Amino acid sequence: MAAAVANGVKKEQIRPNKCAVISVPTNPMVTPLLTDLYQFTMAYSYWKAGKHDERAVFDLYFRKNPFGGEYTIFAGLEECIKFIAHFKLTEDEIAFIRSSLPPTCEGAFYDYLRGINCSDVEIYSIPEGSVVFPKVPLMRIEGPIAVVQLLETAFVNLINYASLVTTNAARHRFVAGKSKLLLEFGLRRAQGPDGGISASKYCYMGGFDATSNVAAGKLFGIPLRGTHSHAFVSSFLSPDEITDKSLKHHDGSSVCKDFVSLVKTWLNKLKGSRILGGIFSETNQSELAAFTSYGLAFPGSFLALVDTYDVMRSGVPNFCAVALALNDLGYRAVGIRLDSGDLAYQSCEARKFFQTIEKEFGVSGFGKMSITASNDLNEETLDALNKQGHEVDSFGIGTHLVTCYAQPALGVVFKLVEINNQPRIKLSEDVTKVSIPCKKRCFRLYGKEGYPLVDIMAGENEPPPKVGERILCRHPFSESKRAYVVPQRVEELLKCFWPGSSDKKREDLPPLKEIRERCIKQLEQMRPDHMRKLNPTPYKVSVSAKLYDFIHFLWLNEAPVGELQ
Ligand SMILES: Nc1ncnc2c1ncn2[C@@H]1O[C@H](COP(=O)(O)OP(=O)(O)OP(=O)(O)O)[C@@H](O)[C@H]1O
Ligand SMILES: O=P(O)(O)OC[C@H]1O[C@H](OP(=O)(O)OP(=O)(O)O)[C@H](O)[C@@H]1O
Ligand SMILES: O=C(O)c1cccnc1
Ligand SMILES: [Mg+2]
Repeated sequence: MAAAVANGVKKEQIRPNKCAVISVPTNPMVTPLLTDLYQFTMAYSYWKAGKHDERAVFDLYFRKNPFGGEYTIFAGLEECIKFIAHFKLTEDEIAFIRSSLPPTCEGAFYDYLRGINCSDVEIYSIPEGSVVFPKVPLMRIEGPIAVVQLLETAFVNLINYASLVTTNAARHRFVAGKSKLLLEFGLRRAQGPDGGISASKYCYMGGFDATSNVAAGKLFGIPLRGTHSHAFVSSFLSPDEITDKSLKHHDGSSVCKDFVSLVKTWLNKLKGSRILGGIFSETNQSELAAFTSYGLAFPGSFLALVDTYDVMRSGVPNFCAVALALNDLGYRAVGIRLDSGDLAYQSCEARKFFQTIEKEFGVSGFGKMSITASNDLNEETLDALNKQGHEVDSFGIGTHLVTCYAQPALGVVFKLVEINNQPRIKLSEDVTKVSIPCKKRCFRLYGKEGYPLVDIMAGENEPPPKVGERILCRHPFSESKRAYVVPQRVEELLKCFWPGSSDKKREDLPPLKEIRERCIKQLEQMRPDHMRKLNPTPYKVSVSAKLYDFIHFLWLNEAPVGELQ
């Protein structure tokens, strides 16, 4: 490898330091081979043409916000940085590439592949967890064209689902409201193990509170939560099965020798109550046994799934009997989970039952018992529940959340915008697909009320927008759409996350919890009309006057003139 010198320091000396704090990608399948074949055929062709070291700038962006909304959350950056920090083809991988390309490809190309890494690549990116908009580069990747081209597919893959599912989570949080506990239950329904692990990470980033996914809890430190299943309930036949019936008082002062009888006593008291006795008579004994067992196993965090047989005639009274018995021993039960039927109605009925117990038996706080709902929930059902009125405190959401059922992909792209300092453009019949040329800087301009007003892209050598100074913001493609803005605050969006051989300081990769906080804060800062579900107002994305003129000059220059006959 050439001992290139940057600012008097050998690159080989810089790289290990930079890498030292950056761990390997979460998924070991993220290797230089996680790409499309054409990246290697192009790399060969660049190399053969002697072009491979030409300095290229690519923008990674998306064209349209997902889920019919007007915002997206950017996620996946950390995994991209981990990928490039360790980007190095192994001998085994090189041998496989050799066997996959035609035998006419020259052997020296494989020596070239052996030498490449990302020490000469520069990455500027919007911080992970930011609210972002179409057309604005999320990442700007600069480096030798052959190397950057080899990064394309993995980068797009790492950003696409991450940003999509983070946005999906944020949208679910928006409908559910700040005060609700949101649990991600998607692992079993996710698209494979990587889908499941990624979903847990990014749903947490997007504002969920916890996951049921144990591996994700370990990998990322996400809080773990869970209840139990119908199988657990129906696996019991009767309370006679329970052999160890003893339970120590919470303060350790005494032992209740027969917790099963204590539960039965409470169930009879409930049956005897004037109001509650009218709601149920005989409850299911298999369910009672299951709840009693679970209470014995987890007296300090008892939560029961109450819809296996009949919510109000069996599940809720059985739960309450166990919860009240636990209460006698100084424990506070957590609550119930509903997993079928009309979740709004049942949650209200259960709440009334809890409140009646609080009043009739003087058990303070019993009315506030937590109610979790699950079963095919999505933005629409959450919205319907809100409209009807419900008493749910916590939602467990799986399938619709993690599979991004409402929209399966974000459509992230990776486009060349400059080579050897020459701006490049990609034309299309569809104007939304025309790329915005040039190595650019991007800014978010904030207005008087503290809301972001517009994002503006400008050429890298243009003077940046200044607070208090009027600037013309132009729609990149529509001549008549333009606005003057006097920003009260200017935020530069693209920050250096991988300086390559430049002497720029590398931004730290923050812990997941901090990214989540950034995401929540950014969403709170948005003007509410951009966020609403029905007909949200599009956020303005613009270019400077100079960049506008240049785009259209280049467009005319590159587009062939037709001949009419
Ligand atoms: N009050 C409500 N308003 C609107 N949608 C609701 C309400 N309560 C539940 N839902 C939704 O209605 C659907 C009910 O689905 P489905 O008919 O498959 O469930 P179920 O028959 O109640 O339960 P399961 O088949 O799982 O035992 C779910 O998507 C659920 O989230
Ligand atoms: O509905 P989701 O949003 O995907 O949430 C996860 C679901 O997974 C569990 O049961 P599972 O669906 O495996 O069985 P069930 O439908 O028969 O309860 C749980 O009870 C939820 O219903
Ligand atoms: O803990 C739960 O209740 C749970 C976990 C995964 C899927 N459904 C439910
Ligand atoms: Mg289900």
